[in-house]
Amino acid sequence: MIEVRELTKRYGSTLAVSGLTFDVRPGQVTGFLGHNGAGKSTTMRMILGLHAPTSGQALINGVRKRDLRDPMHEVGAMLDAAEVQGGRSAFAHLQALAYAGGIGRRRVVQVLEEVGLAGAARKRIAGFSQGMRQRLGIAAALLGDPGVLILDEPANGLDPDGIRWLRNLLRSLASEGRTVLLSSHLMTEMSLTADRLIIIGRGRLIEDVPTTDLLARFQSGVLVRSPHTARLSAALQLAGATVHPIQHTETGTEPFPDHPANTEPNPVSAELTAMRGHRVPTHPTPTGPGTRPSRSVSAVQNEDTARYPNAVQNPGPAGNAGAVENADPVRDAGAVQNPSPVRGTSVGGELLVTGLTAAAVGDVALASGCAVHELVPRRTSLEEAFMEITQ
Ligand SMILES: Nc1ncnc2c1ncn2[C@@H]1O[C@H](COP(=O)(O)OP(=O)(O)OP(=O)(O)O)[C@@H](O)[C@H]1O
Repeated sequence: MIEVRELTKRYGSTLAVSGLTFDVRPGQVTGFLGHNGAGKSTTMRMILGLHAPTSGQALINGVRKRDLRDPMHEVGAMLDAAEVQGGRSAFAHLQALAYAGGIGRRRVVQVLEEVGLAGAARKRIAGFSQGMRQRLGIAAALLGDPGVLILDEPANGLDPDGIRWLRNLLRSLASEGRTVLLSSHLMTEMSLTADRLIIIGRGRLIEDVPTTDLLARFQSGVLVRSPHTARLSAALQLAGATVHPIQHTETGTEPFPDHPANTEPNPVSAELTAMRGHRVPTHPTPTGPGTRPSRSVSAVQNEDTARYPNAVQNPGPAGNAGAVENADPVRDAGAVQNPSPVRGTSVGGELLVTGLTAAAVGDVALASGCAVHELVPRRTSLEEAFMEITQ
């Protein structure tokens, strides 16, 4: 267990850490996130007794690091994997650390195997890749079989296999009841590895939250691909959703709010006008800072009236509510009215829909007779959530 209480560190005029309070609990992997210079390393150094706090305190298992009775068995750390003597072999390096901590040679062999360096044990560290140095740093942290692990950017320089290995190692160490604190800039990896996140900005605590809760808070809607985006977009808005057509860019996809599908009069507006009397079952998604609130159907109706004045003033046969209530959505489907130019080929566009669940989007598509080629709940990445929180 790590307890950080009102921890503050000043370097001259720089306030690196300011009144930071959080716990790092056993049995979990806790991710420590923050932009460059946010104060993560300074905090870790203070927890490890390497830098003295200006005020406040950091405790490991209830005491300051320097007061631990058997520090190597209680806490293991890796702060900078480059801080090793290149002239030594991996084995000699770990052996020297083990000797200082009263740890036997057998454990050195064990940790070398655990981190995948057994084959390179006798090689000089100077010839190690960055990934191998990281593994060596992790081996050193594990040497005393400690109950608390503190790792600063342990995934740096690891290849994808190495990153997966590290994730499994950290998760298994936590499942044994150990306390694991790690910092990383690899957000996807952090979201897969960490049970809990502590996010800081300019030395202050921004979030201390379970990873799943944070991601759920920023859940960002449903991606739907359809050959009838204009009609589907309007139907979804009538059902209370907020809809952004997606444009594909060289770097990926992004919402494109000014796309004509959202601004041009809809050719099937009369049909949509009629749908106002045809309630579509909806399952609103939870709202939060990462989601737009659902608009009420009546609000959308008013907006739609403004957007499609002709449809309201001169309703066609389909504009009669009774006619639509009796309408067969499949018979009247746009797929039939506007068949795709190539059968079996996916045409049309994509919409990012917020304010409705994927099930509700599917129901709306069915009721409005719009074919759907793909329907995917879109989860906000940790990176997106992090950027929004720390802006
Ligand atoms: N020894 C030091 N002397 C003076 N200023 C320092 C010292 N160590 C850190 N700082 C400053 O304290 C602030 C926090 O730095 P720190 O290294 O803790 O951030 P970080 O979150 O670990 O950043 P990064 O992700 O880049 O490693 C920065 O403004 C940094 O320049």
